Amino acid sequence: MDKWMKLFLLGAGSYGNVYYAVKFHSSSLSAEVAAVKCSDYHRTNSLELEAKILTTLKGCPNVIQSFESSVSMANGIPTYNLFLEYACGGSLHDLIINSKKGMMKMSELEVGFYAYQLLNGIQHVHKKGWIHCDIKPANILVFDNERGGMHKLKLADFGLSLRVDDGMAYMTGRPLSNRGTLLYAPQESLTCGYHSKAYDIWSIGCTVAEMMTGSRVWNSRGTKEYLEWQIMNKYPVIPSIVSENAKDFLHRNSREDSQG
Ligand SMILES: Nc1ncnc2c1ncn2[C@@H]1O[C@H](COP(=O)(O)OP(=O)(O)OP(=O)(O)O)[C@@H](O)[C@H]1O
Repeated sequence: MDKWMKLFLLGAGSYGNVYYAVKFHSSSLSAEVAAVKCSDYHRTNSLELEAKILTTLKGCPNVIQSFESSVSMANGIPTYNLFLEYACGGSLHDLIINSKKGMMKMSELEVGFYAYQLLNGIQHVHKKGWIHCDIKPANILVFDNERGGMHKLKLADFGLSLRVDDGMAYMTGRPLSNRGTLLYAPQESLTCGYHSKAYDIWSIGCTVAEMMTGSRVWNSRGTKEYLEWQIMNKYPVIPSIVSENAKDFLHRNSREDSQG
């Protein structure tokens, strides 16, 4: 019986699907749960890279942990499986939407606790020589209530991450060649394809502002070209409703020399 069983679909990514899985232990009558990222064998590149990166990131409480990978057969097609700890609270994107629905904006205390966890996670990632390149609420997973109704957050989805040595950056030299999601990408990644640790700090700033206000920092209702123009030519508006400390945090995150 000690075998993983995929029970239901949690979602889909560009590489394949994510399932909720359980493994029953016949000897102890206990069960383990996991989220399994699966991909057809001919599309495994990004998942195998993610597995490799997660192996180097073990041990940080604010980075998703992987515990094994395997190849199984599904309808005669080999499938690559990456087993991750299961986030029972969904993503930070869900948490922001639910706070908005309940008309209960997150308190600054709560946002501060989450911001601390994101910075702790990214500091670990940067120390290990990686830039995440796609931090956004949908790529931050939510775990059980920690204290006072607040959650534990973990950085996830390292499929676009880049390896960079200390003080170095990855540069395409081409405009509009940023790696991650446009809404969370800094100006320099659009103007000349420059990706450094500051990329992730900017994305965390956008994420923290979104937690505070319930809205994204950019107006995303126009065309993609309009969004690109905004990012390259404007600074996000720092919300006036937040405390001076919070404003200071957001200003520091948007400085071009900010590092993890
Ligand atoms: N460890 C996990 N625990 C619970 N749910 C997860 C876990 N990992 C991913 N999911 C959920 O599975 C879905 C797909 O996640 P994933 O991050 O792989 O893809 P994506 O970010 O939507 O796409 P892409 O990776 O192509 O950008 C999302 O809804 C995500 O919240």
